[in-house]
Amino acid sequence: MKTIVLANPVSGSFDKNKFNKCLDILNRKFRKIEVVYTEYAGHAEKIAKDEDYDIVIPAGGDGLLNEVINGIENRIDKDKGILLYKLPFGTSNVFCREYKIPINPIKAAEQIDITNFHHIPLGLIGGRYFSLMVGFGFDALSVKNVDLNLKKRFSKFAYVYSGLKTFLKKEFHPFEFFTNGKRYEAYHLIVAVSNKYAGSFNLSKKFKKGKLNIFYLKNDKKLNLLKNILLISLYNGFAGEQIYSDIIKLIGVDECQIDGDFYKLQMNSNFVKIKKSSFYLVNI
Ligand SMILES: Nc1ncnc2c1ncn2[C@@H]1O[C@H](COP(=O)(O)OP(=O)(O)OP(=O)(O)O)[C@@H](O)[C@H]1O
Repeated sequence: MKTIVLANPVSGSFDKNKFNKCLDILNRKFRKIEVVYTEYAGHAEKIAKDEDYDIVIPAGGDGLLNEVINGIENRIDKDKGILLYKLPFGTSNVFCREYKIPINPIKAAEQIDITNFHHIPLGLIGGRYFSLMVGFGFDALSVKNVDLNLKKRFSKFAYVYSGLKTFLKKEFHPFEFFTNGKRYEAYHLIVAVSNKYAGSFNLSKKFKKGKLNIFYLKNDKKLNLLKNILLISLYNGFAGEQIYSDIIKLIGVDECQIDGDFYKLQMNSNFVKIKKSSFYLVNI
C-alpha cells in the first residue's frame, strides 16, 4: 500500500512542527509514505490525478482537498478503490468538521483507521467536483472579494470583513434554476452536499445527506439576506427556501464559490448533479 501525503505549506494553519509530528505518527502506522509539498495552486490536483498511490492524505484546507478530489475523480483508474483522509491545516477546515475528523492535526493523525471507510456524496458543476457546496450571489462575491493578504494575517476574519463589504456595496442579479419539475428565480443560492458551512455553522436542521440541499433567496432585499446570515451564524438554520434534488439546471450565472474558493464557470448555463465519490473516506 503506497501512501502519499500532499502538504500545502501556505495553507491557513500550516505549522511545520505539528506537521512533522503528524508524519512521525503516519510513518509508524504505514510502511511506505511519500511526502510532497505543493509548489503552486493546482499542483496537488495534478499529483492526485497522475501519480500511483493507494492512500492519499491532503494536509491543508478545503481548497487543497477540493483539488485532490478533482484529481482522483479524473483518474483513468478512479474505481480502483483509493482511500482518502485529511489532516486539518486549513483556515476553516469545514470538511473535517463535517466528517468529525479532529481539528487538531496531531489527533487527526493518531485517529486514522484504514479498516473503516465509506463513499461520500459529491456535487458536480461545470466539470468541477465539490465535497461541501457551490454558492452563488452573496456567497460567491464574498469569497471573490477576500483580500488574500488580510486572509494571511487575520485568517477567518478576512471572510467576515469581505462579507460585510459585499453586503453593504454590492447589487445582486437574479438568475433562474429548474428542478423537480419547477422553475425558480433566485438572487442567492447555496447547493450543499455538506451541512457544515463557513467553519462550524450548520446550514439546516433538516439537512439530507446524499441529496443536493438547495437553499435560496428569491428576492434581493438586504434585510432578508442579513436575517439569513444571522440565522445561520446564531441558530444553525437558513430562513429562506429549502428544497432537495438530485439534479438542477442553472441559467444566468457564472460566478460561484466552490468549497470556499472563488470559481468562474466556463458557461452561464450549467447542471449541478449529485454523485457518489469513487474514492473511500477513511473513517475515524
Ligand atoms: N504551494 C502553493 N502555493 C500557493 N497556493 C497553493 C499552494 N498549494 C495549494 N495552493 C492553493 O491554495 C488554496 C488554499 O489552500 P488551502 O485550502 O490548503 O488552505 P486555506 O485556504 O487556508 O484553507 P480553507 O480552504 O480550509 O479555508 C488552495 O485552493 C490551493 O489551490
